[in-house]
Amino acid sequence: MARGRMAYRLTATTMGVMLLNARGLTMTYGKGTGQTRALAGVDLDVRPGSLAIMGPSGSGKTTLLHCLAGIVRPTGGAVLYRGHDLATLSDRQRTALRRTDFGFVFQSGQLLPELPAAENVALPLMLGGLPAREATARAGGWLDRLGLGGMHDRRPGELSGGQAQRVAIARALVVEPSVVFADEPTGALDQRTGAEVLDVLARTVTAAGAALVVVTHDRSVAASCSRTITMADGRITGEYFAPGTQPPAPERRPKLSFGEPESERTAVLETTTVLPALDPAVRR
Ligand SMILES: Nc1ncnc2c1ncn2[C@@H]1O[C@H](COP(=O)(O)OP(=O)(O)OP(=O)(O)O)[C@@H](O)[C@H]1O
Repeated sequence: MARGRMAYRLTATTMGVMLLNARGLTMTYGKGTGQTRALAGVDLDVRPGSLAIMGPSGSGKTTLLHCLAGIVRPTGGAVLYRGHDLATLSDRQRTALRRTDFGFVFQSGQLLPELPAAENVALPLMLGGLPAREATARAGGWLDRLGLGGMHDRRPGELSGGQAQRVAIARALVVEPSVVFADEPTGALDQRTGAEVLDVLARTVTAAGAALVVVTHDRSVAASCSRTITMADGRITGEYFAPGTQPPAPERRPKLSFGEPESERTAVLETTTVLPALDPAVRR
């Protein structure tokens, strides 16, 4: 049986801690001689808190993010969300999951230019069926929380880059997602503004008990996260936990039921170590 089609199952004891689990993820784009192997066997557990993914261009960061979010289907391995294999969900279920449980923040250009900030933020709620008045009120609450109290009526073109990204963050958070995925969310900002924006994002997500998964080239962005992994050539090459944040104890690590022999697994928990000092790729 193809590895990606196997039934993966989480034990009940790990369900409360784990939001996402990637197991043996591989991703190959194209066919024949034009093939590119973007992921070469990635195992990763995502828990509440903030996780930065760093690595050189082409190392597979965005591909990993897209696989975790169910945007692309890996060619091998599996992604589990709260213990459910995303591959077993229909396209409709996956789309619904992305709308209700996941939030997304991209580099820029995700706001509708003709709508005021509050309506931009309210949009996902209205698409989910909430009446406009209630949706806009909730959106306003998130804008206030993100320090945009006086800017509910401003259109994206009337905001600074950092303010517009805060609106985009409010829009990602308004549905109260369990996981927020961010791909270079500060890439269009100067370093200081970017670090401030990411700090707000990481703190808000963490306070809500949710998880943030952020792809970034910026070490000051990664510094806002409680955990950083580094990638190269489609694999995880290092893992770093910020001071004061604990890596999970071995006994709390997930026991997954795989459909294949133990020897066929690529276990990141064995191949990555908690780095005693900052990984060079993460060091400021
Ligand atoms: N849709 C696609 N079709 C073909 N190849 C792709 C596709 N998307 C990504 N790739 C290739 O897969 C590899 C990993 O790409 P990916 O975008 O995941 O890397 P990345 O680490 O996010 O890079 P960057 O930091 O430059 O954004 C690269 O070699 C890239 O060219």
